[in-house]
Amino acid sequence: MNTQDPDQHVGSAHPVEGLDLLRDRRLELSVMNYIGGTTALVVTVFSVYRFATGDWSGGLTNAIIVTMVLGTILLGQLPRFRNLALMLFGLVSTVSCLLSALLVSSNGLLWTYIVLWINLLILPRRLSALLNLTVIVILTSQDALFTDLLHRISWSAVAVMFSVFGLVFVTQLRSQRKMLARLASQDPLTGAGNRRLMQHRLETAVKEHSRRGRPATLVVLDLDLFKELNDQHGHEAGDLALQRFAIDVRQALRQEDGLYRMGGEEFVLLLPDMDDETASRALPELHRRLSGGTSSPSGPLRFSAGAATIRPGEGWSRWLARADRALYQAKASGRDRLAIAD
Ligand SMILES: Nc1nc2c(ncn2[C@@H]2O[C@H](COP(=O)(O)OP(=O)(O)OP(=O)(O)O)[C@@H](O)[C@H]2O)c(=O)[nH]1
Repeated sequence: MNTQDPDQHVGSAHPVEGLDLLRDRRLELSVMNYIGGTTALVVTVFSVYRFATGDWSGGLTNAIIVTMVLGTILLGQLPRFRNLALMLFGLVSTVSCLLSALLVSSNGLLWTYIVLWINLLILPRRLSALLNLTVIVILTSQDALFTDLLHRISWSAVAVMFSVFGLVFVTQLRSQRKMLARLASQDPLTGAGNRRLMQHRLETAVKEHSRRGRPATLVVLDLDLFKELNDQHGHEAGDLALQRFAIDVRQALRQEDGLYRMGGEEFVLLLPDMDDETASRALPELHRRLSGGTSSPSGPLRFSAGAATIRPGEGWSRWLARADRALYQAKASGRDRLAIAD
């Protein structure tokens, strides 16, 4: 059992960064912002030059491209529209590249490499492959863009190779990012979320409660007399019991519930949408079902638990400290029981 003062959690709220690195599309957005911003700047210079030299259609095409690129970058700054903005940015870049190669100058072919790369980095793989193939097919079929057959063949071969290598690179990059996100948020022994992820989810639950009044309950679970299991049957048997316990608890939870390992033989459940009334009805039943439900060499694993439903104005650390104090009561009053904080 955790013998530290439960109030130690208070004030230790360091914001957790980087856990949603896949969902918040940070990499894709920075590609859009930096490449899009630079492109808008460069194309603006071309546009001004073309207007100044009397090339009205070229200048206008460039101005339209700049407007579309800046529009999608601005849209991407609104969290709700991030995915839409990324899709639009891929389409805008593709259409702009085609417009510039077909209407403005054959030098537009040079932009293709940037656009093929943008598509691979910011769009879903299949869509980016499809768009890139479309660009390559359309441009390869344009006689005006190439000096001779060899030029045409070598340009399209390089563009295809560029797309294929890019696709391989992006696939590797995405799988490594996924692995990194998992390593940063998962307890390696039990597969439960780690303490860092727990803090992140508790902070989110607190925000949801203060913005929308959405209730949530957290439960701190601590296995009883776990030391005896380790001492009598060894650390490996203890590890196996922890793994089995985590599997059994996860199976009893809803999809939206969270299971985190605080450390040692202590776990936290985060149960969204559970208010006081539901907690006092459902949690004793959950405790009855789970405590003693996992077998181990020293008999069924039993646990004590402390629960607390979030209160208005409460931060995550105070909320957790209340549940931890309830756990102390449960331990102090004989173990294998649940206490719910007021
Ligand atoms: N096998 C294994 N044991 C662990 C792990 N982490 C912590 N422990 C053990 O868990 C035990 C916790 O012991 P205590 O804090 O005394 O708690 P307890 O024996 O469960 O007693 P109460 O909590 O008072 O019921 C210690 O023996 C730790 O070594 C782990 O990852 N694997």
